[in-house]
This record gives sequence, C-alpha cells and structure tokens, in this order.
Amino acid sequence: MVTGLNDVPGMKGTKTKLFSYNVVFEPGATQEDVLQYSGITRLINMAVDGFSSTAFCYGQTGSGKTHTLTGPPNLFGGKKVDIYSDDHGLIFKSFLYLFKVLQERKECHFILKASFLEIYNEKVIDLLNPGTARKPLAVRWSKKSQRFFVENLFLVDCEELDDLLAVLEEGMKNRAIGSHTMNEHSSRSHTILTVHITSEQQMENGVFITKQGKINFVDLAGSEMTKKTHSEGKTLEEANNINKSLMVLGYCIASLSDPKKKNGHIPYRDSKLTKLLADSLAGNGVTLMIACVSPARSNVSETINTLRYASRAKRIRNKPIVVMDPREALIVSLKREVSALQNENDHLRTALRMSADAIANEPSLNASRLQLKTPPNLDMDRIAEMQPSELSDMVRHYAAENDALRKENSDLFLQRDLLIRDQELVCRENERLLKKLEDVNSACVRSPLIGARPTMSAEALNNSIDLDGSNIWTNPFNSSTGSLQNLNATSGTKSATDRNGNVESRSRLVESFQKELERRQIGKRANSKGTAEALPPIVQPVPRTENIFGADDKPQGGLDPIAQTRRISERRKSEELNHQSHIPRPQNRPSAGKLPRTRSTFALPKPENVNDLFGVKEEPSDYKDPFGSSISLNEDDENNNEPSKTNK
Ligand SMILES: Nc1ncnc2c1ncn2[C@@H]1O[C@H](COP(=O)(O)OP(=O)(O)OP(=O)(O)O)[C@@H](O)[C@H]1O
Repeated sequence: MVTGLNDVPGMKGTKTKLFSYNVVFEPGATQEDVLQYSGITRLINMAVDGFSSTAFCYGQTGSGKTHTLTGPPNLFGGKKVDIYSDDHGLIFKSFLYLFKVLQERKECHFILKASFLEIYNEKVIDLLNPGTARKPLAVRWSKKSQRFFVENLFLVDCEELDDLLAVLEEGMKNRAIGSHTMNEHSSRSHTILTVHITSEQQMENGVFITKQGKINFVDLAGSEMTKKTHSEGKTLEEANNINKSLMVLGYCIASLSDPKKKNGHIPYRDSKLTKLLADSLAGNGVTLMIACVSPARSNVSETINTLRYASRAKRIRNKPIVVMDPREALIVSLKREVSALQNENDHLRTALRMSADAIANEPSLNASRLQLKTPPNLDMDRIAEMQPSELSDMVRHYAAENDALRKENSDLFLQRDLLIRDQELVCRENERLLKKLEDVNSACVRSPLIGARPTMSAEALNNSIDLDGSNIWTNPFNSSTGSLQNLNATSGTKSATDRNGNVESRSRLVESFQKELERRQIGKRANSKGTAEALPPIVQPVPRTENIFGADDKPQGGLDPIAQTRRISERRKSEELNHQSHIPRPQNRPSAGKLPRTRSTFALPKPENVNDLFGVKEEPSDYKDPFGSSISLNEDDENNNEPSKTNK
C-alpha cells in the first residue's frame, strides 16, 4: 500500500494506491526468508523435473536487486568466498538447495551445465569467457527449439556444488559495474545466469528417459532517472540503453498481460533482453518476478511504476511443459498410447459383449466385426526385450483394432440415434393427430349434423336436461369396440329427424375420418410380407391414443367442449415437456431432442380447415368464441417451443 501520494507531482488527489502480490517481504526480511517464501524452491523442483524456470529481479537503481540475488557487493570481491555467510543471495542459496534435491533423487542421473552472460549496451558478453576484447556474441533464432539463443555461449560442466559457485563468482567478477549518485556499485548491464539440468531416468522397461530443465537467474540493471543519478558520458549511454531495453520489456509485459493484445504482436525483437527472456515471459516456462522497491519518499513515483509492472506481470499466464528428447518422447507417447488403446479395447469389448444380442441381427455391424483381428496378448515382461520394430508393429496392430472398434462403436451410436429419432417422429405425429382429433371433436360438437353437443344456452339446457346421461358428450373413440360406428349410438336420444336424416352424412364423416387417419400413418414399416407393422417403441410413448382425453379429460355434461379442449391442450403441453425429458440422449452426440423437422419426411399437408375436410358448415361470420383467444402450440411454435396466441 502506497500512501501520502497527494503531494507527489502528477498524483494530486490520489491518497493511497493498493497492489496485490503473492508474497511481500518487509525491510526486515532475511535472505533465507526470500529463499523459503518467494517460491524459488518450487521453481528449482520444476527445473529438476524438466521445466524451464526463471527468476528475475526488477526495480529502480539502488533498490536491492543485486543484493537480493547475490548479496552485498563485497561478498565476491575478496580472494575466497565465505560459503557460510548468511548474506548470500538467492542464487547461492538456490545452488545449495538444488544440490540437496539432486542428492535425494537417487533414481535419476543428472548432468549440470551453467552459463553466465550480460547484456551491456545491447551487446551480449559471455561472462565466463569474455576475452580481452569482450567480443559480443550473436543472438539467433533456433527453428528447432523455437526460441532465441546465444551463439557460441560458453557452457561449463558442473559436477560439484563448487563448480556452480565458481561460475557465479567468475561472472560476478566480470560483469560491468559503475557508480553514480544513487548506487556506488550499480550494475550497468542485465545479467543472466543459467543452470541447465539434464536428467536421465531408467524406466521399468529399461528405456532411458531424458528431460532437459533449466533455471535462469536474471539480474536486471535498474531503471534510472538520469537527472537524479547525474549520469554523464559512458554512464549516461549505459543508462539510456538500460532504460530502452527496460521499456521494451515493459511493453512486452503490458501486451502479454492484456487479454486483447496477448495473441497479437509482442515486440520481443526490439531488444536483446526481451529476445532472451521471451521464453520465460510467455513461453512454456515458469517465472518468478521479484519487484524491488525503495522505501524512500523521494522515490515514490519509481516505486509506483515498479509496482504497476509487477501487478501486470502477475496477470501473465504461461503454459509450462517438460522438455524431452524427441525420440524418447515418442517412445513414452507410444507406450501411453498402447496402454490407452488396451484400456479402450477392453472397455469396448465389454460394451459389445453386453449388446451382442442387440446387434446380432444387424448385418452392417457384423460385417465390420469380421474385420476385427484381436492382436496377440502383450507380455509386459517381454516388452523391454522387444525390438523397436516389433514394438511398433504391436502398436500398429492395436491401433488398427482400435480403429475398427471405434467404427463399430460409431455404427452402434448411429443406430441408436436413428431409433431415437424414429421414436420422436412417431410421438410428434401422435401429437399432431391428437390435435386434429380435438379440432374434429370441437367441430363435431358445434355442427348441427351431430347432435352430441351439450347445450350451451340456458334455454337449451332447460329443454334437454336428461338424467339418464344421454346428453353427456362422449368421445366416439372411447367406446369399447374402438370403432367410430358407436358415434350413432351416442346420439341415439336425439330427435327422429336427426336420427333418420343425418345417418348417411354421419357415416360419410366416419369413413373420411378413418381414411384420413390411415393416410397419415407414420412410424410403420413393411414387414417381410409387405404389410405394415408398427415399430417397437424404445421409449414408451404416453398412451394417449387409447383414450385421447383420459378419464379426467372427459367433458362433463353441461360444460362447453371448447373449454375442455383448452384444458386438454394445456395438459398436453406439460405432458409433452415431461415426455421429452425422458427421451434418452447419446452422450457426446448432437442433441437428439432438437431434430430438424423436414416436411419431406412426413409429407404431411398443412393443417386443413377441419370443417372443409369433413363437410361441416362454417360458423357464421358473427360467431364469437366465448373464450376469445386461447394459447396453443402451432406447427412453428413446436419448433420454437414457444406458445403463441391464435384465434380459434
Ligand atoms: N535488504 C537490504 N539489506 C541491506 N542492504 C541492502 C538491501 N537491499 C539493498 N541493499 C544495499 O543497497 C545497495 C544497493 O543495492 P543493489 O546494488 O542491490 O541495488 P540494485 O537494485 O541492484 O541497483 P542497480 O540497479 O543500480 O544495480 C547495496 O549496497 C546493497 O547492499
């Protein structure tokens, strides 16, 4: 938390600024605290496991970057380095920790190599082999490893801890140091010390797996306000180069932390520093940024800048990966593939055995099944002795079997999808027919041809109260014979005129009704004899066809059938929802519940006017539906699943 900003130029009105980080060290924190709590030990463990790790210090000049990484300046100045000093920085302590970890990992063989370079005035100098002329090294792009590298950089084998310490000591002696008013021992260059860790591990089958991890320690030169440091001449030139490369680093961090810009152009190529840190900033490594800030009030604007950089850097997300030898990586992936295929095959075999009866009659499946050739059993003890060619043959064998099984599996899924689709079509068609029946019923009720309509007016009610129940409207389909012939019987108590004069038209109506139903049969397929038979349903449809209204839906005497129809329509909608939720859907498949409705499949005519269809007279134009409009699902609405208002 930065307070008292009100009197800082450019920050008037700002009282406090808050930033958040993973860890904050107070001024009293020791070097050991930084080792324990900064997360560096985790980075070292990851480097041993084959990851690429980086720890870098960032901050204004004199804020303590070099102190954090390597300790006070006099530590490496003397003839012999005191290895027991508590003042040693993060690098020294990390080396001790690294060797401790390596000793615990007895199962692996490790090879350590180290390099140490500095970027001074945009030139890369090898600190382990600077030469008298301090000839700069070239930074090139490696197509193979897809990263920048320093050509001809000296790599020192480090078998012992002493070797690593010697590298550190040698580099510290050769790095460029200058002095200015803010730091007597100011680093005039950015330094990168890299420890390459190659691990070899023998697997159970005798194959050696090699991983290549590394850890970079980066001590950046501090940003400086040349007015404050009073830099001149060479120091001024150094300061300008330092500031320029830090500015590019700032751009890269800002772009990488911005979700909109991170996939765009990142200006790594604008400085040597960002070229060499590109991999650590956004590549496949893990990076620790240590932001060093001065507690002095006079440095508050630089402190805020550093804190801003650090919080931006905290937003960058990397994808760490283990770097392995490509040939060994291939062997490991083949081994994994073999084991995954074996598991998959076992699983599929079990699944197929379970559904063997179901698929026995499917010729297409049987054909694909014949192509399967079960590979010989894999002897895990012998796998270590197997020749690579033998092993790859085996893998190919399993892959072929796996492909065949996958095909069979997808055929089964397809079959199931088709059946589910068929079932759904049948259900929808049932719905359509039911709706039609409702319309027909309501038309029949209103029609003067059929005397089944209950009385609507008070006058009619008075005239036709019939205690034997003959005036109660009855659905002709509910009769025990299942035939529409009973339609006549239901209206048996009607007037003689009705009985004699309309028998013929009624039977015509019945006939056309049955024809219409037959014409619209769906979900039937021809059996071997060429006659139609219904498909066996997978999911039991709601048994509405037996009694289209159900016991509760039967209109009671004296009630308007239109009201009944509306009630049924509402009930059907809720039933439809329930029914849809019971249709099993294949996993990871496109939803079987939302099938495209192709008219050509149904070849259904548009819903006709039922009055026209059955020769019933239209209502007079001044006819008024006592219920006004009612909510129903029309054809388009079914697709949208949204109710619309339609006038009946
Ligand atoms: N936590 C600390 N405890 C004691 N002394 C410190 C601490 N941090 C920094 N110093 C001292 O402050 C001085 C400047 O620190 P240092 O050289 O590490 O700064 P720097 O950020 O590396 O500066 P530059 O960017 O100029 O190299 C050194 O003498 C260092 O020993």
